[in-house]
Amino acid sequence: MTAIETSGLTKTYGDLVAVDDLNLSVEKGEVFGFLGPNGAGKSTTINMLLDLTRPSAGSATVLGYDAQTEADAISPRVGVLPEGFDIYPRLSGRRHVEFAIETKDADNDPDAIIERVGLSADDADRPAGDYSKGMCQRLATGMALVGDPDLLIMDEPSSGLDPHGIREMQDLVRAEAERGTTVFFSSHILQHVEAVCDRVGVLNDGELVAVDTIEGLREDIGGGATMELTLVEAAAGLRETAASIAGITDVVASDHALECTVTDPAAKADLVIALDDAGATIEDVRIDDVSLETLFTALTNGDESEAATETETASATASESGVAR
Ligand SMILES: Nc1ncnc2c1ncn2[C@@H]1O[C@H](COP(=O)(O)OP(=O)(O)OP(=O)(O)O)[C@@H](O)[C@H]1O
Repeated sequence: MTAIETSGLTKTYGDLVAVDDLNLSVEKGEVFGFLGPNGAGKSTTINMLLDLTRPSAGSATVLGYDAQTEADAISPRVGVLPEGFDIYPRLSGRRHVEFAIETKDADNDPDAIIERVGLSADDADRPAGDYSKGMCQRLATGMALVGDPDLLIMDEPSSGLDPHGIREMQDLVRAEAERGTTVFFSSHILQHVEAVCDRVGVLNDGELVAVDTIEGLREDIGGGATMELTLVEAAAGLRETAASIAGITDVVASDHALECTVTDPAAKADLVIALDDAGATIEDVRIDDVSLETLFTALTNGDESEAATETETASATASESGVAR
């Protein structure tokens, strides 16, 4: 069963097409990254899945239910980490979690949830109005986990988190996926998505421009990787050996270094084996994949320098459709 399925899902605001004919399929148990630059239409899509915004055209199912006509059947089974979570400043963190438990008629232990999202028992007793941004994000994550949802929808989950918090968030997403939860994870930060997602969909100007694994996207944009090998021997004598391997292109030999462009990931091991068979002694190997900034830029026609100035970066994955050109 698919956890999320959209068919021609479209949202317009006047002349602006925020989401344009979106056909997306997310499998049950998958961690799916939904990527795109600011204004791409990610939140609008999520809002339509949650029936917070009505589509202008098309339809969506969530956990097998129609997102608009059967929203009541969906909400108890979905945990949502919204973008810009509003707290009740005077209520403690624990009370927020208790409130979520009561609302969902769930039987979770609030303290276990609080511990799971990395808030201390003391913090849980403080008014949430005194929380830092990252603490608010942890609290919101805890509230999303209430009821052990089948689908976790997270809009920019790393927002406000420090590097330690980001790692904890990634561990939590993986643990949820192992439990069988489908995670739909929106972000414009490629690195975070790459760390946890099975596949990614990339949205640009409301259109889905790619669905694949990040590795698949790298291959599709033809970027390949660069592999640099340092040899004991002079590299020139081994250039032909390297160039003869399928999936290796553009071999440059200088002194004791061979620099090769790798278009097929399997060629990396083939290259090492072939050089070894040819009697070469490899001292060091360095592999540079296509940077995530380059990937994101290629997919969204963005400005690479702009992408690189993001504190972190974005990424994308997905299935059979690959990169749409
Ligand atoms: N209520 C609204 N009225 C008019 N335009 C809207 C409304 N909501 C969203 N939009 C527009 O729809 C487009 C998509 O916005 P959306 O918030 O979905 O993008 P996003 O990908 O989530 O961006 P971000 O990464 O910045 O959160 C934007 O151009 C936005 O200005």
